[in-house]
Formats: sequence, structure tokens, C-alpha cells
Amino acid sequence: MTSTTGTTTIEPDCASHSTTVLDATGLGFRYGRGEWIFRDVDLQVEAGEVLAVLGPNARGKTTLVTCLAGLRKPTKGEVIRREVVGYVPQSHGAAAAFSVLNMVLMGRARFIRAYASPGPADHEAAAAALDRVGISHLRDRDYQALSGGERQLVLIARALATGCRALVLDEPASALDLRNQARVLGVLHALAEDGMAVVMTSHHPEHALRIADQTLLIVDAADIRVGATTELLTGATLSSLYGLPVATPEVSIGGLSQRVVVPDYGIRRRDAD
Ligand SMILES: Nc1ncnc2c1ncn2[C@@H]1O[C@H](COP(=O)(O)OP(=O)(O)OP(=O)(O)O)[C@@H](O)[C@H]1O
Repeated sequence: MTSTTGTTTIEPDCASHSTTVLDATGLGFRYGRGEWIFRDVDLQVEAGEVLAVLGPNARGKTTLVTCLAGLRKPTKGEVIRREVVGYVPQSHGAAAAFSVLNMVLMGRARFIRAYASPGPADHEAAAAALDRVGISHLRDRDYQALSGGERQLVLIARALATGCRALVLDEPASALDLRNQARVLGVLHALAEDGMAVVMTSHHPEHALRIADQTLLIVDAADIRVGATTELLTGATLSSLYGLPVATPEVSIGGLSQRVVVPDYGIRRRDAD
């Protein structure tokens, strides 16, 4: 056990035969003396598994995943992290003008002594992380001058440079166009195929249907549902979760039958007869 933060334990356990990377039990959180944001959450994420966290705005998705990542101390319960966890925040901003390479090298902070410069091993890890997400060609670009999709990939590379075996991402594809959504989802899917445990929040149930093995729904603080994505994400459940009619028909795209999410916005086009 390397460190303990209240009830949250960080426990790299290389000798364990369990493939459970993140193990949360009885997790509850409230800000100060406010209302519970969520309570009694139990979940496990295995190596190579993707967990999507869905719920309407302000239901506590960010709060939950920051507890899982160890950035926030839960009010109740415990999270056991058996591997290093990399966190990818929602914000794409950078406080100063950094190159892409220097952004990714920040992920090496825990390996670099105070006032020391990154060494060859750090540069090697940063290059491997850039390569892993397919953006080696951007390494000398100014991070602030990149598009939202490119920045998202840089932040994933920065997390990978930590040597993490679990990745927790807050809305990794929310601000991206369709092609960049596919690109980020493809990277996460490939990382999971290589054994990474992936947790991501999303406002896109179809992203969960594409890549998530498990989904966690925050219906309200006392009603948290965790289950197999394809079983949990029915039209009826999504309609009730988001408060509008949602259909989930099977369609064939590119020769592949896929369940898609079609919300009824309740608006009739003016040119419709
Ligand atoms: N530091 C804080 N102090 C007090 N309340 C907070 C704090 N941070 C978040 N909250 C509140 O906790 C609730 C959950 O916030 P959180 O950001 O976790 O929700 P979310 O589901 O990620 O929201 P969104 O989908 O809009 O990003 C919200 O009501 C929010 O206002």
C-alpha cells in the first residue's frame, strides 16, 4: 500500500492475480453538508474493460469519476486502485504556451526529481504515448493552437505517459465533431483491447453502445445502476433517464448492424407537411 487518503486506498498490487483494476465499494459523496450526490455505489472495472458513466447534467458524473481516479476523497466508502490511474479532464485549455511534447512530458512528473529535466526514458515514454494515439506528427506544435480533437488526443497521450493501466476520462468526446468522436473512441477501444481499464463519462449513450462493456447510470443520488451496456441502455431506460422519448433501433451502417440512439426532440420542422 503506497498511500491512503481517508477511505480511499491506492494500492498497486502487481502480485495479485485479480484482473480487477478499480474496485469501489459503498461509495458516497456530498459536498460539505449538502445533499448526497450519490451513495452506495459498488463497481468493479477489469483490465481491458470499458465502463461508461451516463446521466443528465449535474447528476454527479465528474464527481464520481474524480473519486475513482483518486482526485477527490469520497465521503463514504472505498476505492481500491490496483494500478496507476491516468486522468483526462474535460477542459481542453492550457495555462501557458506549451509544445505538444512538453504537455505529454508533464505526464512523467512522478518519475522526474524536483528541478531535474526529463531524461531519455521520459522522452521515450512521451514518444511512445504520442505514437499510441497517432499524433507523433504534432509533437512540436503549440498545444494551444491545436483543434479540440487534437488536444483531446494530447491529453490522452499525457495520461498514457504516466505508465497508467487505467484511464479515467471526463467527457472525452463531447466537444468533438463526428469524425473526431470516432477517432477518440477508436483510440479508447484499442487501448482497452490492449488491457487498459477505461472509465469515461459521456452525454452520448451511443458512445457507450459502441465501446462500453459496462455502463453506470446516475438516475439520482440513491438510484445508481450498473450493468452490461447492451442490456441497460434500452429506449425505455434512456427515455426515463433523460426525460424525453428515445428510440434505440438497430440500423445497418457499413455492413454492420448497430443499435443507435434517436431522441425525439418534440419539434416539428416548419417545412414538414
Ligand atoms: N466544488 C463543488 N462544491 C459544491 N457543489 C459542487 C461542486 N462541484 C460540483 N458541485 C455540484 O455537484 C453536482 C454534480 O456535479 P458534477 O459536475 O459532478 O455533475 P456532472 O454530472 O458531471 O455534470 P455535467 O454533465 O453538467 O458536466 C452539481 O449539482 C454541481 O453543482
